Amino acid sequence: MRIGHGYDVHRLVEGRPLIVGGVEIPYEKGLLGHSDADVLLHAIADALLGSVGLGDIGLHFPDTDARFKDADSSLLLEHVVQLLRERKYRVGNIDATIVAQRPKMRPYIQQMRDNVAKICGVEADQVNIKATTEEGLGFTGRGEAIAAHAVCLVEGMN
Ligand SMILES: Nc1ccn([C@@H]2O[C@H](COP(=O)(O)O)[C@@H](O)[C@H]2O)c(=O)n1
Ligand SMILES: C[C@@]1(CO)OP(=O)(O)OP(=O)(O)OC[C@H]1O
Repeated sequence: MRIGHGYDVHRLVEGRPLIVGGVEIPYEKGLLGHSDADVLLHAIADALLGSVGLGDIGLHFPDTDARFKDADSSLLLEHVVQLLRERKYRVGNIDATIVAQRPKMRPYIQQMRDNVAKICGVEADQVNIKATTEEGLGFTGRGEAIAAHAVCLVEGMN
């Protein structure tokens, strides 16, 4: 069994869709990035890569590579899960926190869990997703960005 940790931040800007955990959330701003900037899936991908000592998503999907321009982060996470499988590891559980002053994530959390579970090939109860504000403090509190933290356990398949 191994443990991994991931953290990501993307800036909120006008004129971009807001996609978090594979769910498009109606909001006046969206996350800026080379890909679809799905901050939650990026943090989860980094946690999984970290758990097996495979670096981070920037290493596997460089933001200088046109193939990843506006990429669907679900596909990036799918690729990461495949890398784990090739090394004979499967996801045990994932716990993640979205840090956002606004919008309210709660209505979309179950859909995010279902999406992540499906991509990782596990049950929804192996994926927990939470949201918190930072009480108006800092860059998330000012609504300038959304951050996400994730931890995971992966299990060896013998
Ligand atoms: N963007 C967010 C932030 C929070 N929530 C939910 O509200 C609860 C209270 O948040 P606090 O930051 O005041 O602790 C939190 O536990 C979440 O359930 C949310 O849905 N979306
Ligand atoms: C996913 C990638 C690749 O499109 O781009 P971004 O969407 O900018 O995301 P980030 O979390 O900054 O780092 C990984 C990148 O290489």
